[in-house]
Amino acid sequence: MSAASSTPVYTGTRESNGVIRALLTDLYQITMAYAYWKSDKMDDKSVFDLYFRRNPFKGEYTLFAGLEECVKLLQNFSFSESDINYLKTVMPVEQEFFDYLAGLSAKDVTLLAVDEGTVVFPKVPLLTVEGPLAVVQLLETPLLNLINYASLVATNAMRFRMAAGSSKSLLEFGLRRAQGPDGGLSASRYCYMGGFDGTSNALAGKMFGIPLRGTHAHAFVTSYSSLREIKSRKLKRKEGSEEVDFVDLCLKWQTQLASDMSFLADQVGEGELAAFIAYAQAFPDNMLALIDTYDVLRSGLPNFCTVAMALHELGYQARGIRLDSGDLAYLSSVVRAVFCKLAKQYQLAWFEKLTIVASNDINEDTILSLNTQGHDIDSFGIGTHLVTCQKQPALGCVFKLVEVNGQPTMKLSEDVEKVSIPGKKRAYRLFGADGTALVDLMLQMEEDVPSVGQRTLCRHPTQESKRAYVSPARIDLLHHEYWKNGKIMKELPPLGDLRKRAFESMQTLRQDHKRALNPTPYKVSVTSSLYTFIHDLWLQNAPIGELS
Ligand SMILES: Nc1ncnc2c1ncn2[C@@H]1O[C@H](COP(=O)(O)OP(=O)(O)OP(=O)(O)O)[C@@H](O)[C@H]1O
Ligand SMILES: O=P(O)(O)OC[C@H]1O[C@H](OP(=O)(O)OP(=O)(O)O)[C@H](O)[C@@H]1O
Ligand SMILES: O=C(O)c1cccnc1
Ligand SMILES: [Mg+2]
Repeated sequence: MSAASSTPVYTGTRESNGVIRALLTDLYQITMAYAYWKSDKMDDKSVFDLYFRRNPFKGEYTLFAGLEECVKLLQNFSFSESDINYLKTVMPVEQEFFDYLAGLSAKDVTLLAVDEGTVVFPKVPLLTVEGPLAVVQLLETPLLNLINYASLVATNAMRFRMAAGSSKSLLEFGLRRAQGPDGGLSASRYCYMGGFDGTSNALAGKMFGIPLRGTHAHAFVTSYSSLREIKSRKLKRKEGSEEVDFVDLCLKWQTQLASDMSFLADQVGEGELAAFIAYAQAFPDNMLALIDTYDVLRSGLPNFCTVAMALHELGYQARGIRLDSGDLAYLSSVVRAVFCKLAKQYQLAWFEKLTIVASNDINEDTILSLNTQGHDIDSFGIGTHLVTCQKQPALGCVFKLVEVNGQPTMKLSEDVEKVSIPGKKRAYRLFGADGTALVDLMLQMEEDVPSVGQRTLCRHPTQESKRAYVSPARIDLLHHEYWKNGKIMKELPPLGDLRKRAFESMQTLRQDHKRALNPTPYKVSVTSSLYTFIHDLWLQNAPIGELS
C-alpha cells in the first residue's frame, strides 16, 4: 500500500486521552458522594463488581479491553480547583464537602482485574474495585465508560477476524464514521487489539504504535481528466539514473495489453489512466490503485495493468488494487484471473500475487457470505460496521455494590439473570487436558482454591438443575491486583502484546463457542457454597407477598 509501515520497535507514545478524569462522571455519583459524606458513610469499606450480563453480537465470547485506561484513571484521580469551582455552581452545599472532594485521590482504592486482552464471559467480574464507598461510587461511570466500548469494539474486531480467517489482512478505516474523535481513536486502538492488522488513523498510529495503512480515494482519480494534466512525464529507472518518458511507456503498454486483455483503448478513462500514472510516479514501489471509479473491468483494471507493466519495465513492482463497489466476490475473481493470465504470459510470478483490497460497507455477514461464494480478496478495509458496532451498539457492563463493611449486598430483580452475585469473590478458569477452557468458576473468599485433578462441582449460578463435575488439568486465577496503595501493581503491556494475548486467549476457546451462528454458551459457574449463599441471601431479601 502507499503509506510506509511503521517500524516494529515503535510502540507508540501511550498517551492517555486528556478527557479521562474524575469529573467525567454522572452528576448522581457526585450527589451520592455528598449524601454519603453528609451521613458520614463516605469511608465505609465497599466492594463493587464490574461485569456484563450477556455477550454482544449474539455471540458467546467477549474480549476484555480498556484496563490500561482504568488504571491511569486511578493514577490521576483528583478534582482540580476549577472542577470544584464548577461544582459549586451546580451544587449549593457546604464548603466542607468541597474541601473533602478536593482532597480525594484513589490511594485507598484497590483494583483487581482480569488481564486486558483475555476472553471473558457474562457475570464474572472484569473489575473488582474496593475502597471508600464515596470514592468507588464516583468511579462507576468513568470505569464503565472506559470498559464498555473498548470491550465491545475489540470483540467486534475479533469477530471480523474469525470470519476472515488468519490469512487475510484486516484494515480499520473507520475514523470518518466513528462516534466523534474519541470514538475514532478508541476504535483504532481496540480493533488492533482484537486482531486487525492496521489502521488508516494517523494519530492512532502515533499514539498506540499501530501499523498505518492506506490506499487512495476516488477524489484522486476524478481530479484528473486527461493525460495532458501530468506535469512531468518522466520516471527514473529503479536502478541507475536514466529517466524515461513514463507516459509514452504506459501508452505503449496500453496498446499491447488491449490485445492481450481484449479491452478497447478508446473506452478506458483517460483521466483515470492519468491519475494512476501520477500515483505511480509518486509511489513507484508501492502503487496500489482504486479501480472502480468508472468501470472496473472496462477501465480500472486495464489502466492499472497498463501502469503496472510500464512500472515493471523500469524495475518496479506494483502493489495491487482496491475495489470499493459492485459484487466484490465476482470482481475480485475476475481481477485475479487477469493477474494470473498476465503473470503466465509475461513470466512474472509476482503479478499473480498482486494485492486485492476490498471495501464498501463490509460487515461480518458480508465476509461470511463472500467466503461461501469464493473470492480472491487479500485484504478488507472496514469502517462503519466495525467502529460503530452497528450490530449491537453497547455492551451493557454494570457496576454493582457487592459488599459494604464486610456485609454482602445483593441487587434483586424480577429477571433472574439480572440478580447480582453478592460478596467479594475469587474466580478461576478451569481447563481440560487438551488446553481448552471448560468453565469459569466463582467462589467465596474463604473457600479452598480448586486444584489440578481435583473433582470440583460447578453449579449454574441461578438454575438449580444445571451442574457438572470438572477435574481440571490447569487452573488460572482470573483476577490480579493492578492498583493498590496508590501504586500500579502489575505491568501494563504494550498494545502489540495485548493483541497476542487476545489471539492466545481465543485459542483456548472451543470452536463451537466461537462459531458465528448459534454458538454454544460457555459455562460460567459458582461453587456449591456460593450457590447456597446466593440463594439464602436472595430469600432473606425478597419480600414475601400476601394473597387475599
Ligand atoms: N459478493 C457479495 N456478497 C455479499 N455482499 C456483497 C458482495 N459484494 C458486495 N457486497 C456488499 O453489498 C453492498 C453493496 O452496496 P451498494 O449496492 O450500496 O454498493 P454499490 O452499488 O456496489 O457501490 P456504491 O458504493 O458505488 O453505491 C455492500 O455492503 C457490499 O459490501
Ligand atoms: O464503507 P466503510 O466500511 O465505512 O469503509 C470506509 C469507506 O470509506 C471510504 O469511502 P468514502 O468515505 O469515500 O465514501 P463512499 O461510502 O461513498 O465510498 C472507503 O472508500 C470506504 O468505502
Ligand atoms: O486508505 C484507504 O483506502 C481508506 C482510508 C479511509 C477510508 N477509506 C479508505
Ligand atoms: Mg462506500
